[in-house]
This record gives sequence, structure tokens and C-alpha cells, in this order.
Amino acid sequence: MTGPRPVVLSGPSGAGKSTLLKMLLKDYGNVFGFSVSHTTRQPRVGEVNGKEYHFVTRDQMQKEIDAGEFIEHAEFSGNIYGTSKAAVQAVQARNQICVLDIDLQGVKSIKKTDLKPIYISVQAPSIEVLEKRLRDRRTESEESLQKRLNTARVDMELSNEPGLFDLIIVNNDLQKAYSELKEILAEVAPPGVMCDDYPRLQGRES
Ligand SMILES: Nc1ncnc2c1ncn2[C@@H]1O[C@H](COP(=O)(O)OP(=O)(O)OP(=O)(O)O)[C@@H](O)[C@H]1O
Ligand SMILES: Nc1nc2c(ncn2[C@@H]2O[C@H](COP(=O)(O)O)[C@@H](O)[C@H]2O)c(=O)[nH]1
Repeated sequence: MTGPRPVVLSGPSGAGKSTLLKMLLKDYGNVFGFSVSHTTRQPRVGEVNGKEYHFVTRDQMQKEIDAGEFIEHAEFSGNIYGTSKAAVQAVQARNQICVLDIDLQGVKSIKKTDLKPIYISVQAPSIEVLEKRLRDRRTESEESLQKRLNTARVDMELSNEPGLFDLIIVNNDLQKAYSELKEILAEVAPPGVMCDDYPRLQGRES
């Protein structure tokens, strides 16, 4: 892989990865680009095919996996999720820094590739807070919520493994978490870009 180092955001479902990513793309959307994953899960209200995910059937996804079109894929909460080679190449073709939002299995798979990203884990302050966030988000059935919480308990334990992540952000105060994210991203972004004035100068601040 050529170009600047990609960025991997991981962490339990409900910890706040998408929220932080949305803030980043709103402020620095011409610097960073989101790697649009494939998933077999159903779209949530407001999700658009090709934007949040490429929503596909299990058959379609399995065929593409078998054809070697994915860098990594994983089964999460009863669905397949995966990063296609094309998704990463599309971002790199725009000369943007590629950001992947993937689970812990994906992190372990990416570690075996030549992508060499920065690995960031986003964690909630506690499992209780995580559960409240997931319930308040109102996207999960009780069954899916329990699966996600069980996976989250494992994720919270394993993410502390030395060397697995370059940074663990505990997302309690959202603005503080965002500042920590911007601070580490200054290491991969072009010099000066991650300054607080950049979004205003680009007319990207609301
Ligand atoms: N610091 C925070 N304080 C309070 N609520 C938060 C905070 N960060 C995110 N949230 C809320 O928590 C919920 C979960 O956040 P989000 O959807 O970003 O999580 P996620 O890690 O992307 O989850 P998933 O892996 O399922 O996509 C959202 O409703 C979001 O608005
Ligand atoms: N290994 C991968 N994990 C992925 C990918 N895209 C998303 N995810 C992870 O799935 C869960 C659930 O996401 P949700 O949108 O259903 O809430 C979350 O932890 C994501 O990080 C992927 O391409 N590969």
C-alpha cells in the first residue's frame, strides 16, 4: 500500500466510533475518507446504501469473499461485515487518508496485511454506560443488543493487550474524546492540517 498511513477505529458497538468519525469527516472531510464496508445486516433508518455501508445479501458477500475481493471480513452479531480492496482503493484514489471502522476480529486480520494503519480503540467508560447508549440509540432488538454487549465485554478485556492499539480513547466526554482523536491523527495528516482553525478556514464548521 502506498500513500499516508490509514487509520483503524475499533471498539465495542455503542462506544462512539461512528459519532467521532462523523465529527472528523465534517471538519476534515477533504483530508480523511471513510472506507465503506460491506455488510449483510439490514440498513437502519436513515442509512443509505453506499454511504454508511454497501448492504448486500449473504450469498453475494460470500461470493465476493471467495473471489478474493476483501482485505478482511468477520462475523459480528449474526451478520458478515467486511472491508473490500475496492473500498480502500477508492479513498486512496482521492488522495485521502483512509479511515476504517472495524471490529476486533478485523483489527487482527488487518495486522496480517501490509496496510500498516494507526490502530485506535474507542471505549465507553463502562459496560453500563455502553448498554445505556445502545438502548438509547434504539437500533437493536433485545437479542442483538445482548449479543453486542457480550461481544463488548470480550472487546473491553482484549483491547488492553499490550501493542494491539496505538491509542485507547475512553469516550466519556465527547469533545475530549474528539480532541484526543485529532491529536493522534496529527501524526498521519499533512503538517498543520489538524489545527483547530482548519475547519473554519475550509468553511466546514457549522
Ligand atoms: N461521549 C458520548 N456521550 C454520550 N453519548 C454518546 C457519546 N458518544 C456517542 N454517544 C451516543 O452513543 C450512541 C452510540 O454511538 P455510535 O453509534 O457512534 O457508536 P459506535 O461505536 O459507532 O457503534 P457501532 O459499532 O454499533 O456502529 C449514539 O447514540 C451516540 O449519539
Ligand atoms: N471486521 C469488520 N468489522 C466491521 C466492518 N464494518 C463495520 N464493522 C464493525 O461491525 C460492528 C457493528 O457495526 P453496526 O454498524 O452494525 O453497528 C462495529 O463494531 C463495526 O466496527 C468491517 O468492514 N469489518
